[in-house]
Amino acid sequence: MSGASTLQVGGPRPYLLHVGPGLLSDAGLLARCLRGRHVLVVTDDNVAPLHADRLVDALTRPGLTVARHVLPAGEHEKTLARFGEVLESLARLGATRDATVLALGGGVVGDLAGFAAACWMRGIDVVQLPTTLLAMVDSSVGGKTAVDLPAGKNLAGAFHPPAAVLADTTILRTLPERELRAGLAEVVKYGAIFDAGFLEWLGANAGGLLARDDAAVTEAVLRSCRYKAEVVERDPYERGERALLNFGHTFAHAIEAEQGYAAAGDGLNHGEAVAVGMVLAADLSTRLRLARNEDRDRLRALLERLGLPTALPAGLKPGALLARMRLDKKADASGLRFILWTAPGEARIVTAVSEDAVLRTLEAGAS
Ligand SMILES: NC(=O)c1ccc[n+]([C@@H]2O[C@H](COP(=O)([O-])OP(=O)(O)OC[C@H]3O[C@@H](n4cnc5c(N)ncnc54)[C@H](O)[C@@H]3O)[C@@H](O)[C@H]2O)c1
Ligand SMILES: O=C(O)C(=O)C[C@@H](O)[C@H](O)[C@H](O)COP(=O)(O)O
Ligand SMILES: [Zn+2]
Repeated sequence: MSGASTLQVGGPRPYLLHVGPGLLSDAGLLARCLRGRHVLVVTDDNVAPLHADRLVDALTRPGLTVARHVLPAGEHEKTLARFGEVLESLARLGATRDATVLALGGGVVGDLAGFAAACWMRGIDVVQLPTTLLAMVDSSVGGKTAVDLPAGKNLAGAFHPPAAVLADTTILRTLPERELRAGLAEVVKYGAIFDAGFLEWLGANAGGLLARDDAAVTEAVLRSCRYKAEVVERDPYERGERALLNFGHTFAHAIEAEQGYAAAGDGLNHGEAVAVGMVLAADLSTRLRLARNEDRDRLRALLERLGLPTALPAGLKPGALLARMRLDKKADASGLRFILWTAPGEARIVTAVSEDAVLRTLEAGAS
């Protein structure tokens, strides 16, 4: 394999992240990621016709049975029902405990297939093969797996770290423009919470990233994976600092659920909701005198430069969004917990956040 970089995510069960061109055709690397005789490739109906044959060809060898499970694409399909269908496919395959699920897709496929792997026979290997920028920089790393419920995002899930992650950067060539931008929202998140210098780098390289310049995109993926790997290694089960990765997500998840997970085709996707959510979280931070207005405005300007939305979509009711937030996974007996912004590159977890301040932020957020 040429031109690939490898990072390790440490912890109780360390694994490697490989990032580089052509990895999905690397039969040797793929073979090293497998243990038993059964492989289930879980993918979606946009990715399958573009990339699944190449992967299955590279996997083919005597004694290995490879089956495919193709999900309908979209956040609104990240459901318990679709999760159950993946388990049925594992049963039809006769998957034993040493079987491997290969999650070939964006974060929806990765989260759902990872959750199925976590549950089949109480846990089999999943190898994450991310095909979106968002999945490469975020969802394929760290072991959070889940499905959405009508009541809220990712409410049923498990921590199930992958056995390996293979991010084949050439696969991003077929990614729609809107999805590329969505991935950049999570990239901006790392700069916002961990590294002011990375925010500057993103501003300087916005054009190259949007033009899919290989060097710029690969650097963004590697730097993002390093930030995530470091925090996940220290706090794999989100007992503490890992929650910083949720910057913008309390608002984002409420928006996504309230929009019915974009089932009608007109809602924000996850990355877009995170962009709006980060601006709202920064604004809430200024109202609570933690962050400066100029910094919030610069964050908003960077997101807009990357073609991301920064205002609440019309028609969403602040009271309904606030009610959604009470079921956020960070909330506890003291009330709402938010990741608030203190300065570029710095954030903190704040408990018992005033609902009144959140409501005022939401009311101002539509403009
Ligand atoms: N587990 C985690 O830590 C974590 C982190 C961030 C996000 N997430 C989850 O990830 C999900 C969002 O992931 P996403 O943004 O990748 O969305 P997605 O999986 O819905 O993919 C976006 C769209 O791009 C298509 N697509 C994917 N790869 C393609 C390719 N190479 N070429 C052409 N089309 C392609 C998909 O079919 C889909 O239509 C959300 O459910 C979010 O909650 C999880
Ligand atoms: O890995 C994490 O931890 C994150 O919070 C990453 C987020 O970008 C991601 O959207 C995650 O799925 C949110 O997790 P949740 O626990 O709030 O459902
Ligand atoms: Zn996210």
